[in-house]
Amino acid sequence: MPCACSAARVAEDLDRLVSAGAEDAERAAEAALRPKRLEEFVGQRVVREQLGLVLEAAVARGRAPDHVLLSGPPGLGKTTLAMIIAAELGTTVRVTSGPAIQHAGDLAAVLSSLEEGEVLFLDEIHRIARPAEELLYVAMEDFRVDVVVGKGAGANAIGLTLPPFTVVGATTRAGLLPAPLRDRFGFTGHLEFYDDDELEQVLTRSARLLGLDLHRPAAVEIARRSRGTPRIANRLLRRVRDWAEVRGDGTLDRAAARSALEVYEVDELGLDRLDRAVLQALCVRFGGGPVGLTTLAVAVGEEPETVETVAEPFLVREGLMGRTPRGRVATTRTWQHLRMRPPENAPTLFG
Ligand SMILES: Nc1ncnc2c1ncn2[C@@H]1O[C@H](COP(=O)(O)OP(=O)(O)OP(=O)(O)O)[C@@H](O)[C@H]1O
Ligand SMILES: [Mg+2]
Repeated sequence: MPCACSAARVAEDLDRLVSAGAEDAERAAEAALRPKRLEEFVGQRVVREQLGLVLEAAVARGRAPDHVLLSGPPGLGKTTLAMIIAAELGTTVRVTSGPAIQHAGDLAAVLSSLEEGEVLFLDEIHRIARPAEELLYVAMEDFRVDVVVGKGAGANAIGLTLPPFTVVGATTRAGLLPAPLRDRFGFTGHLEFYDDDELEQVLTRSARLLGLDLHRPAAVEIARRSRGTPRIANRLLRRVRDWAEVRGDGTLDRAAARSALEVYEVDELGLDRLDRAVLQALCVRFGGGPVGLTTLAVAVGEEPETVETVAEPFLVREGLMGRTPRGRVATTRTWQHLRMRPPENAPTLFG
């Protein structure tokens, strides 16, 4: 159940909810590095500026801003921004997620307990159950919710007026949101992968907070292999620190970064195990494609959704995979990266 508490506390709670299975220490480390205010948030210039305006205008008017939808691949800062929105508005945030809301009643309970001006963070909003979705439309547009009181024949639906509040929805799959839901967000921010300079800034900031003397060439090396993702940059920084403390003399220089990244099998492009498995399957099992997403996912033992939201956006951005109407295909760059020769009949695409 959601709770009203400080943004930092809630961020930690949320981490516990959304990254079940990860080590506690990793989660705590991630929460500690979350920027708390918009000015600390690195990169995403467009979203930062537009969102900044929405928030400033709302504060000046003394009213809750429009509902905000944040979309983009994992680890780019959606949850972080949701917490920042509440902090900038000087309000509390309640956290819940699509999978946690399976019945309309779950959502009605959350909505009817909201206080004026609060932020309701709905993570993985694309996974909210259909009946709850309808209730959400009405609540977002008319600030009204019908709650059922009593049971069986004596049950009664009572219309409750809600105080003004702001929904911040986050999704890795904006395309799955039904149009009526998407339309109820007054502002939509799409987070893009970060470039190497921005990741270097993320790393420098994190190193400062952790009290580490991260040499610039080491930051450059880690940034380059972080898959355009701050979460990965911070994780690799911790792994490099581990290596430097255990195998090295504690110095965080380029040599330490390279050695550590080699131990953790992070390649020159920062591809991880799943990325590499997808590319291998695409080229070795399917001769470079075209192959359907589901078939490709089965070949690497993952859910199609995971391949589509976690691996594919980065691979496509890097020109390592192409999407065609007939399926996913390898590019010239894919074959080069795997150090393989494409078969004679392999589809030729940009690369
Ligand atoms: N713009 C940024 N500047 C600095 N650090 C960032 C930024 N964006 C993200 N981070 C760091 O990356 C971590 C992951 O970000 P966050 O949890 O907000 O991602 P997310 O988009 O919610 O991911 P998911 O889709 O998996 O929920 C944060 O703990 C934070 O430390
Ligand atoms: Mg998140």
